[in-house]
Amino acid sequence: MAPVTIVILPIGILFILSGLIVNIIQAIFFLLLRPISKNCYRRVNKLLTESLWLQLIWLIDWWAGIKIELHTDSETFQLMGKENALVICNHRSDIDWLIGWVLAQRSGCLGSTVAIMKKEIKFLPVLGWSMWFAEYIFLERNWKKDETSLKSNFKHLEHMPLPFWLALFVEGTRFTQTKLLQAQEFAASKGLPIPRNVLIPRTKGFVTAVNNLRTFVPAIYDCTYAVPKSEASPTLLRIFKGISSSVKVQIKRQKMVELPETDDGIAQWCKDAFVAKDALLEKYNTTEIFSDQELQQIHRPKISVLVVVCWLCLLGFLLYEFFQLTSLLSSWVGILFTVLFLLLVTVIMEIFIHSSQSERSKSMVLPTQDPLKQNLLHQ
Ligand SMILES: CCCCCCCCCCCCCCCC(=O)SCCNC(=O)CCNC(=O)[C@H](O)C(C)(C)COP(=O)(O)OP(=O)(O)OC[C@H]1O[C@@H](n2cnc3c(N)ncnc32)[C@H](O)[C@@H]1OP(=O)(O)O
Ligand SMILES: CCCCCCCCCCCCCCCC(=O)OC[C@@H](O)COP(=O)(O)O
Repeated sequence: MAPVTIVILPIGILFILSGLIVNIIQAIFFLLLRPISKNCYRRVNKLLTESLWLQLIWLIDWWAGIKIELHTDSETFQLMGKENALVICNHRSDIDWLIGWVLAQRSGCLGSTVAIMKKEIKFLPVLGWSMWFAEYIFLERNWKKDETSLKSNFKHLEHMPLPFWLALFVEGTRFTQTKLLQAQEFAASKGLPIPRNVLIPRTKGFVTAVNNLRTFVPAIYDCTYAVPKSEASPTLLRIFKGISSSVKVQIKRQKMVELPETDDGIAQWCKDAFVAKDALLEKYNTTEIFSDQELQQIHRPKISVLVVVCWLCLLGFLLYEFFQLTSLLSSWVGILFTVLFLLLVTVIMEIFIHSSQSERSKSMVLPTQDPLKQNLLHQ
């Protein structure tokens, strides 16, 4: 495994420079095209967004070679990417959202996913800005502040020109042992089933989503994400190191028309879904059987490799011209600027790695080869 800095720097230069180019073009279309035609803007922005986010798909598929096992019935598999869907999932690992992006890319709707997320993410350079242009919904995670913005954002989704996925991690935070203990105490105090592998869902956002989307979103994709016990949970740092792993996802399609009509009924459906998720994960922990749904073959397309190669050629040419034109490396000041730029890229990549880590992986020491220790780390 190469020392991670040697890997992170070139990947960072590729992602950040290409991302800045994409962000500038997105801003131009946002200012000039969106006021004329929102749907034209969205179609163009989908392509721009995918030209950047396919680099992350390349990172997962080809650089780290993460294997994704998708369990769902063939009808759902056929419908994925062809219909609007509200995607809910347990929030288990640092990169489960990236696995969701891979599934969206396989379904042809990577550039038209929208997610509900904590507001801090929109400030992330390049990645957060591209999510903002893609009309991602950013939350304070406080109902009093979020209710109005959620309802208005849901309204904007009504006339999307292409099928979209709206991702909602209903637990509202990533699973850690500390949060599990809090959720268990809370459940005990309310007489709810005690969770073992998930947290208690925060249902106001989900209820509001169902109420505002059910006329134009026909399905809920109830996703369950799991990592085999024998493997450490994948993290961004491990992915940069090219460490492969495998993850499992089950998708159960729930017809929106079959959901209850009342707020309490919708909230209860969500709680029941998470009780079922907890039982599925508990069964997987004890019997190694993850899902009774069919295993679908989702091959890794080469489009992301093509996109990365195109960006490398374009950036290589632009950087060559830039250094030729400015002869930056022939003066000490120029060399200083170049070093400062490389430092800036390294800092931004550190910010990415840090913001992708939940408490659990921040405290995690780098896993040894010893499977027993890896098992402990996986907790
Ligand atoms: C694999 C496929 C994936 C597909 C993917 C595709 C694309 C993927 C791209 C995504 C790119 C990045 C993904 C980033 C994702 C994030 O950033 S996740 C973090 C941000 N997201 C969220 O928070 C969404 C979930 N939260 C909600 O919807 C919340 O309802 C709101 C809207 C934030 C409001 O939260 P709130 O103010 O806490 O209100 P509420 O919902 O009522 O929650 C409080 C209730 O929770 C309950 N509760 C539950 N547990 C507890 C507890 N431990 N203690 C106390 N109360 C508790 C109580 O009943 C409480 O009610 P009260 O007793 O206070 O009345
Ligand atoms: C060639 C490609 C190079 C790509 C390098 C850039 C990678 C960017 C990764 C940035 C990760 C930031 C997104 C984190 C999403 C996330 O998972 O947020 C956490 C929230 O859910 C819940 O937060 P919390 O309450 O702290 O659990």
